[in-house]
Amino acid sequence: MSEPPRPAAADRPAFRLRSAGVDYVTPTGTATGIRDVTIDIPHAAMTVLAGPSGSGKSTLLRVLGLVEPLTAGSVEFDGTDVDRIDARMRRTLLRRRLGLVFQNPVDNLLPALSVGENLRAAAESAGQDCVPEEILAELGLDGTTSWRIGVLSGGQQQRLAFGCVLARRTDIVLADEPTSQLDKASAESVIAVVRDLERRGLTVVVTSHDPALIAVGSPVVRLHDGVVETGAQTTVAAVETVEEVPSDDTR
Ligand SMILES: Nc1ncnc2c1ncn2[C@@H]1O[C@H](COP(=O)(O)OP(=O)(O)OP(=O)(O)O)[C@@H](O)[C@H]1O
Repeated sequence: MSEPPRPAAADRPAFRLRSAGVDYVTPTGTATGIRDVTIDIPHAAMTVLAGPSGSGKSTLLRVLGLVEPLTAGSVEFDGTDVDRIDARMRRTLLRRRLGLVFQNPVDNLLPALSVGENLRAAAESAGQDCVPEEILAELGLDGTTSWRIGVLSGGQQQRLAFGCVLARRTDIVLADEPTSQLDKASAESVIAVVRDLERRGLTVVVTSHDPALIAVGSPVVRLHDGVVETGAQTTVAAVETVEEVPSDDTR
């Protein structure tokens, strides 16, 4: 399988957030999603966004997925201020650069299609082609090409969801609590697949409160009440100073 596209400059972060905030307006007032988040998220690494329920992990992941606008601060994607990315470019980036994996395995797949057809459909959606058997072998799902989605276990479905990202050949993978619905053994098999994506040089960002997944993340960004905790966490990419960097075009 050929490698996914590489970012133009691996020496700059995939995402650069400065004093980033998201507030939600609710009938009972304003709720904070994230607040004053200043971090760099590196390319070719597995960043884990960790924290208790309601700490802002999913909000932050949606910001990185270009689907949640900031209400304060700024976010750059590959050196370009996301505010300057128009709707057309956003769609292109979502199709070609960003692969999303949701918490619930079935939300990631088309149940009416077979395993192989899911991979082909994913590839086509990004203008790619793929050999399903090659991807399935890499996922430990050999021999399942013609299987229906419903006969796969939750862990197999979630591995296939990451396989769809491989089929699309995006270079960035954003996954929201990918092991939270799985038993321990299935979660381990999914973690192995996620680590393999990182070894291939993909940029992986996952939210999780699964200690097994957090243990293999670097950096780990710990959130609490929407704020990045500084100090105790492993190799947190929180940044102390904000330097001005000229933006250029995102591919
Ligand atoms: N669409 C929304 N409207 C209003 N408030 C929201 C919305 N989405 C998130 N929030 C609030 O923002 C805060 C952060 O939520 P978020 O879902 O990002 O946290 P989380 O760490 O991902 O939680 P969980 O692990 O339970 O998914 C919470 O207080 C939540 O209630």
